[in-house]
Amino acid sequence: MARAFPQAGEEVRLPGVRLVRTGAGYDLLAAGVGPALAAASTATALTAAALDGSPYDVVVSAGIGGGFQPGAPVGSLVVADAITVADLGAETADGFLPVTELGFGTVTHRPPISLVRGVSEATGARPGTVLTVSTVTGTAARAAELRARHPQALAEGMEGFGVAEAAAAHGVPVLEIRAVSNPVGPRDRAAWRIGDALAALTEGFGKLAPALESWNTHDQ
Ligand SMILES: O=C(O)c1cccc(C(=O)CC[C@H]2O[C@@H](n3cnc4c(=O)[nH]cnc43)[C@H](O)[C@@H]2O)c1
Repeated sequence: MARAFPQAGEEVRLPGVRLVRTGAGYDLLAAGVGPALAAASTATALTAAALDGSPYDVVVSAGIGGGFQPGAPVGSLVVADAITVADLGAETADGFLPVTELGFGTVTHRPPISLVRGVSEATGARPGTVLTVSTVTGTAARAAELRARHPQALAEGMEGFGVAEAAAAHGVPVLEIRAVSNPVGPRDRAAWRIGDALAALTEGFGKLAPALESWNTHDQ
């Protein structure tokens, strides 16, 4: 992704976070793996910017992910119209209950739909729900369970909901983009195509800036 910003970047030192300020007006943050670290890293960057008097306009969570087949083939891009945490809740004898059905919390954040549409048109990313999981799906049974609970799901990753929670706490719009590196289903490391997915993500990022900038100017 950083390859999509060829201008030299300046490192900004923040506690526990590696942030690079590109010459193009975007900050790049390696947010770490999993929703908790991604939330903590994002919140650190958002808080530092707010205290500095220069809050962010938008947060983009990007990475590789699993794709639900046939909607999101390996190598394709997905942009989230819903960022949903799939495993935050309680297991019961009658099945999984999300925290919202227990009476508290949040399970979904919705990026601005005009931004999702603009990014989809600019990059070719397919719009759909992106699930956040703490455990990578590794069986057909779990994939089927997730699909039954989230029929609109196109992809799963491990960070989007954490990033979205931090962005929501700061009142900043959020976007999630996943490049599909593997199908969601039975674990098969030989089928992972991480290089292809990263290449697709870099190409998508090259087309993202104009979409973000035109949305900022016209659609907010
Ligand atoms: O070897 C495994 O089975 C395995 C277990 C846990 C994590 C991994 C990763 O390499 C994923 C880490 C990273 O990539 C994203 N990602 C990629 N594909 C998926 C997926 O099918 N489900 C969830 N996350 C995925 C994730 O966002 C992490 O950042 C491998």
